[in-house]
Amino acid sequence: MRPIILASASPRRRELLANLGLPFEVRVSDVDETFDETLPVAQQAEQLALRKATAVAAQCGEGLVIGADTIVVLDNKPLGKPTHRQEAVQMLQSLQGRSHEVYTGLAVIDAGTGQRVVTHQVTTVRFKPLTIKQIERYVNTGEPMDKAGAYAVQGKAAVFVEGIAGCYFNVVGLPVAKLADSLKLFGVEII
Ligand SMILES: Cc1cn([C@H]2C[C@H](O)[C@@H](COP(=O)(O)OP(=O)(O)OP(=O)(O)O)O2)c(=O)[nH]c1=O
Repeated sequence: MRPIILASASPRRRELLANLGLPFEVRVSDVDETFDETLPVAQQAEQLALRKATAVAAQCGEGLVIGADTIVVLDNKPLGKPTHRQEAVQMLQSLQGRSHEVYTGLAVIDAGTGQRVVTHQVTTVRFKPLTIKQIERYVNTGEPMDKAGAYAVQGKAAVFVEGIAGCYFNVVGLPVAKLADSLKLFGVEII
């Protein structure tokens, strides 16, 4: 069987993939994460996922390489990872009391043949109204800083979530059911 390689530094993605019980290794490459903002967000997420998977596949002789990229979108505008505390506060202020979308692009490449599958998934997340005090206390936990949209649904921000439409795991960073469908196209069955 071809080795499975996760092209991601994200501990969340590693944990979600490990839950599936398949053996895999992690390889990270330093790709440029800037994207063409004129493209629809779904395409931006797919392109970045593909860039991450392609960079790692280029270093491997064989194996199925998985890349992913998560973008939080409010009013059609992408919110990246906050670069400082105040930006995290602003992002959470803009997200509270309403719904936003989380896009995760997913790419699987067979490093041996170059065959690839690129797709994405969208989940809608609705936040409760939050006070500035709650937002500041949350930002003080440090949790928002390496997360798209300045929150972690799998962490303390779980208490902000009024509802979710779509795949929860997609919000955390890996659309697991979609990944299983993609791996199946390469002959890998999880269940
Ligand atoms: C919205 C949201 C994002 N995130 C995380 C998932 C991703 O790790 C991160 C989005 O950044 P990404 O650029 O998608 O991923 P990454 O830089 O962490 O890892 P890599 O590029 O090496 O694969 O935000 C959560 O953990 N929980 C959430 O609820």
